[in-house]
Amino acid sequence: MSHTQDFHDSEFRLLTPAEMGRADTAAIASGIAGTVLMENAGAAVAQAIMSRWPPGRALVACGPGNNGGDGFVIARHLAASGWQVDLALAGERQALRGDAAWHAQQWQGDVSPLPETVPESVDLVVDALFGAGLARPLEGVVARFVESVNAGTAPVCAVDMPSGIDGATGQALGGLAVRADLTVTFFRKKPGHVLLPGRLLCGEVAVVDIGIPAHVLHGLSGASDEAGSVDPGNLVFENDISLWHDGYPWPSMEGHKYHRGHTVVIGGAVMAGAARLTATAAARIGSGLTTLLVSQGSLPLYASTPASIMLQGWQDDAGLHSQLRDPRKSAIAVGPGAGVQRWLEQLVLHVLSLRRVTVLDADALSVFEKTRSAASLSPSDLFRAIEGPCVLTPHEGEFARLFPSLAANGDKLSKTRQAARESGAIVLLKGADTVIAAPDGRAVINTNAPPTLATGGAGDVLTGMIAGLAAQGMPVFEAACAAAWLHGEVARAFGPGLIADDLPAGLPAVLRLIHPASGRQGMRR
Ligand SMILES: NC(=O)C1=CN([C@@H]2O[C@H](COP(=O)(O)OP(=O)(O)OC[C@H]3O[C@@H](n4cnc5c(N)ncnc54)[C@H](OP(=O)(O)O)[C@@H]3O)[C@@H](O)[C@H]2O)[C@H](O)CC1
Ligand SMILES: [K+]
Repeated sequence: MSHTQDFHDSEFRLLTPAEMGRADTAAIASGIAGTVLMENAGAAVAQAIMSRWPPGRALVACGPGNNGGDGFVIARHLAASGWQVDLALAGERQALRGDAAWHAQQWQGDVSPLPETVPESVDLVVDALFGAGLARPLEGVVARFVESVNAGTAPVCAVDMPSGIDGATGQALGGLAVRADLTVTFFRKKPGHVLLPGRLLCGEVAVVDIGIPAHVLHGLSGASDEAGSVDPGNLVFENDISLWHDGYPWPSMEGHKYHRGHTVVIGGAVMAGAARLTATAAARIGSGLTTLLVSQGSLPLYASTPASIMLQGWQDDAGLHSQLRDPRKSAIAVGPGAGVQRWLEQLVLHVLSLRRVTVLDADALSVFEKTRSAASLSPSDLFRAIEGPCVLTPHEGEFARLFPSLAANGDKLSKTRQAARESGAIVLLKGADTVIAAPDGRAVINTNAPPTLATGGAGDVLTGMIAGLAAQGMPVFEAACAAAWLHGEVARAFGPGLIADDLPAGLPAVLRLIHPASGRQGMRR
């Protein structure tokens, strides 16, 4: 994504509710009336409903704003197609404003007050209570209605966003939000559709075109300088092959193993399996050479390292430093299985001083925890040493140790972006909704990770995949995005029973599917 200009109108770009509002306004300024946008939105939701459920009795719950306005349009289209429609309004009809008021006038049916419980006979609930304008936790009758919806058996279609979910963060304000089977949103997904718990509460997400022209995206965020190149800041994407496919380091006929980089994985004297997984993953993803560097005394622990991986021991720091000095060793991964001890702090600072691609994971992160013994270094010592291409791959616990002030508050997207700005590194905060953020503000949210990835060693493999790609010259942000996506895709392809050792072995099959020779534009979901 080095040319974010090309990605401004990517279909995988995510818009915050505020940016969506600006897109709305820009569309209206370009001559599309707001009432037409609302008509298009409601008609598209009704269409999505009718393609999934047979006509029956629908309860359309409308809120006091434009989300509710969409509900009036949906009710009219469903009624016109033979559905029995009850429309319930949270608020007063005469309090409706603008486009919502206009579309409420087109509705010929009754308008009832929002009930506290969903009647038994309802076949489908349409949640048009709140969308982009949610400003606080659900309360009162609305809260009780939503609890009844969630406790009921009727399927639910949410309009734009399940009510209660903050579109910018995916958080359920006050812990209560609609659990939908289908969410139909407009123009582009929002972070709330891909971050947890929002993604889980959306059910299936359908993105529909309501007539907003793609060119409005160029004015939405990320200031453009006079040259027209776009500031990459604030651009957020759902991870997809299209974001990094062009720069993927496929082997070329004229290349040889040195062209394909050299990944060094520094192993510890404790859990040899972790570093072995990291090294195997780096080799599998295409690093031309992979070296596993361990202390002389712990060599026997690594006896079962695959033959294609060079295993080397070091006697002392001087020996280790001289092993690292060769500039052809293009990427260095430290942390998996290293053990949280003083030598690791100094080793990490030395590796960073080489300004090679550096991936720091696990113990290489925890060793800088502020609250460790007084003699230990602090996160700011680590961040000061980050001057070259560096990726930090914490899970939530390691993140909290490195960024204690950020971990406590803020949503996953904001805190990961802030951590990238503070550390100067690419930060990949792991989870079912892994967020990858760059210091310049770009961010990607990965959504293909299955729950089977919650298994020991999966993180070690991801570290090796990032280092292995970056060793081949892929820019570290794109390498982290590609590795996160491939990591999830391999796990999805493998299915239940996955252990970390299956991940490197599963890479070839997935790489075959996305290889340019496969003639496919990647694996469209
Ligand atoms: N291009 C598009 O995206 C289109 C979007 N449309 C739809 O418009 C909504 C956004 O509409 P908006 O009116 O801005 O906001 P909502 O309808 O989500 O909320 C309405 C008001 O409700 C109040 N509010 C917020 N939170 C709560 C709460 N927890 N309890 C009670 N009331 C709440 C708030 O007003 P206040 O003054 O009370 O704060 C909101 O303003 C978007 O989601 C789409 O569905 C267009 O219709 C089509 C194009
Ligand atoms: K809604």
